[in-house]
Amino acid sequence: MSLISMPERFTDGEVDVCTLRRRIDVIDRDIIELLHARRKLSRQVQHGRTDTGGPRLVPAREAEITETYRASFGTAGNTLASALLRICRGEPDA
Ligand SMILES: C=C(O[C@@H]1C=C(C(=O)O)C=C[C@H]1O)C(=O)O
Repeated sequence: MSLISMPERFTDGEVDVCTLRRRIDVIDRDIIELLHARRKLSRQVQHGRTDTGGPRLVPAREAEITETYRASFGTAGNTLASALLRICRGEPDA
């Protein structure tokens, strides 16, 4: 069955899809909130370093973080870490 023809009220065991989607939406909002918190902390570290004459970014630390995500999610984890780090670096379109 294609996604387009899938009925909106199908159930997965006892729970209907609307309930599951509400839970997914809550998790997505939590993830976004955590990302804002992460970006704030990351910028504090970056500004602390540049204020004392250091580099804003530390590639070795970013590689560690990327590896953490890769270990959980494979190549999609690399992509996820890359997007996460772009957001936290405060790059123009992030
Ligand atoms: C926050 C830091 O600064 C930068 C941002 C990072 C991050 O968002 O995780 C990681 C490394 C640095 O490029 C840090 O060094 O920990």
